[in-house]
Amino acid sequence: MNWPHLPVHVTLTDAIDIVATSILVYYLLLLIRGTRAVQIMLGLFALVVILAVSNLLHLLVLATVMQYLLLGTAVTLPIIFQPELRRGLEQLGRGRLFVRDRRAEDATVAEQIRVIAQAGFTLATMRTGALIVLEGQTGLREYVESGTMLDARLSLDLLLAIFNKTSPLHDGAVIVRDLIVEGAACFLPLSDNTIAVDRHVGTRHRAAVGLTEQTDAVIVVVSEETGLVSVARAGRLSVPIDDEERLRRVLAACVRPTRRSAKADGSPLAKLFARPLDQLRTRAHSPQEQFRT
Ligand SMILES: Nc1ncnc2c1ncn2[C@@H]1O[C@H](COP(=O)(O)OP(=O)(O)OP(=O)(O)O)[C@@H](O)[C@H]1O
Repeated sequence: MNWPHLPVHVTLTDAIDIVATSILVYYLLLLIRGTRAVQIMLGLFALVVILAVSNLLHLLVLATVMQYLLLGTAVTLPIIFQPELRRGLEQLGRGRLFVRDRRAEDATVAEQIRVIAQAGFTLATMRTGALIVLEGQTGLREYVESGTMLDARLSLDLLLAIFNKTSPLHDGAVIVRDLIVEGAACFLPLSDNTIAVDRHVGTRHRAAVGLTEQTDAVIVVVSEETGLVSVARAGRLSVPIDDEERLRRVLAACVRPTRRSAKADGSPLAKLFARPLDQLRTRAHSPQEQFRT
């Protein structure tokens, strides 16, 4: 068979070039997987497709507008992706972009979950409201900056001190990443969800739902009014969680979902997050049932 148009001189350098570029693209995709960057990339891709089509059909005005739009977007990209870029460069600097120490990561996640679950139920017993955000892949820098930046080692005592009603930092959310409390008294975006804005559900819970609608963060919410502990993720609020051990398991499943629990329907996690706000409201009105599932 004759292949007249195929390049015949593929050198070793070309092969290395292709493999290296593929690996780089793969790790860049891993870095943005599950973050808002994916939606932004899809939006950009749509703009490029429109530009290509308008060029193809010689739609001069549309093509010119799209070119300027893409140019403007390209200039703003470093600003939009500032948290992701920062994290990527940090990981590269620590040599962790390509080699990840899974065991150390798992230990950090487990310890973080243990402390947060313990704090959640201690605060619930004291009827002290709290919002504790576990940062995921999406950078939360803008939210940390809305409060007081701490950069302090996570501990039970620190969380109890922050949410103590006499503390100047108790109003707002605490944001935690890798066993570090990045900030306290942080302001989170309120949800526009029509169920969440129901007048029976207050702003603390709406703020938890709001942030998880926009990011992959997982949030523990302790209600001051009812002493109930719930978890918010992916724009949904769980039913109240009974005990510390269960909260630990729920958080572990939310932070590191297995393929089975990540499935939308049928998994225990999906059931926990089904029709959550109704149940929360019902429980808020029947205190004797608070700690029953
Ligand atoms: N956007 C927000 N970001 C962070 N924290 C918030 C936000 N809005 C409210 N809060 C916190 O929630 C508290 C008010 O809670 P509110 O009573 O309105 O809500 P709730 O969901 O009914 O909570 P609770 O059951 O604890 O009473 C505020 O004092 C503040 O600490």
